[in-house]
Amino acid sequence: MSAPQAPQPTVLDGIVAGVLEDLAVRQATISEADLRAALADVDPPRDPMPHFRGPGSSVIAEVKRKSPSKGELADIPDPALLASEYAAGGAGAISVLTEQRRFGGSLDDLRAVRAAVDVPVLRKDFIVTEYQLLEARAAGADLALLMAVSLPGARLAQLHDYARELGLTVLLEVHDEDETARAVEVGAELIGVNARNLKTLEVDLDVFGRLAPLIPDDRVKVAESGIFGPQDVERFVGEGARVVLVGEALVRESGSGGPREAVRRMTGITR
Ligand SMILES: O=P(O)(O)OC[C@@H](O)[C@@H](O)c1c[nH]c2ccccc12
Repeated sequence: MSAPQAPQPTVLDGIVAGVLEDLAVRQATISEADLRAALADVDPPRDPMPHFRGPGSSVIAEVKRKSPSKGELADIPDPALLASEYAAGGAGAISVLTEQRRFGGSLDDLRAVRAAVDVPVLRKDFIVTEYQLLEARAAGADLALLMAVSLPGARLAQLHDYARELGLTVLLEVHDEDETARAVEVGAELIGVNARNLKTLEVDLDVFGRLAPLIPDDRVKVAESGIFGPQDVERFVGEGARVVLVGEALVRESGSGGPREAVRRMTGITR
């Protein structure tokens, strides 16, 4: 008889393992008390919800250099400049990937972007500890991503509540029915459905339409990943999205008008 097989580690497991190693290094250098002290000097959080609840669709435009699924996407020597173009195009918020190993980002990118724009800024990372939320706010983040898949049981509510105490708006990301129910249950105001399965990296644009009806209409529904043009935005808005989160299509944009016009084309679409 063969022994039961241990489950294969997923792509996500690999990413989180690297994130935890890097986190341990930072924690050995900067104490939680230091971060708490830094909160006193940081700009107060900006609230993205009025814009997201306003008329027409909003875009969260992402600063993303590379990804495990696509490899190198764009150089982005000046993230603040790119974010300024996004904001000028009408982005409701800017997402900054701060994960270093697989996405090529950093908290320095986030600080630079936050100083350059007037719109709220999201820390997009693999957040599994309170320390990372403190770090996010101390660096100026207004929103933080939490992923239901990475936060089993009571951890989801614990981190969600802690983020709110810090004044952060949580973008709570889900990928299936069970995660959606958990997100609704913890009271998340902003729920993102990721079309990309982070365990396999496969994109399925039908996931939003399947999960959106399970999210009450008093929450703001966000469609994430695999959005390349206004026709994709139209589709998701038709299925109940108020906000779309776009990375690759915008960082690759080099046509006339660049990222600014690309954001503009995707903004304000109504049902
Ligand atoms: O580049 P895209 O396909 O437009 O996707 C953006 C965003 O949805 C994606 O970067 C993302 C969504 N959830 C995440 C969680 C971790 C890292 C990255 C992500």
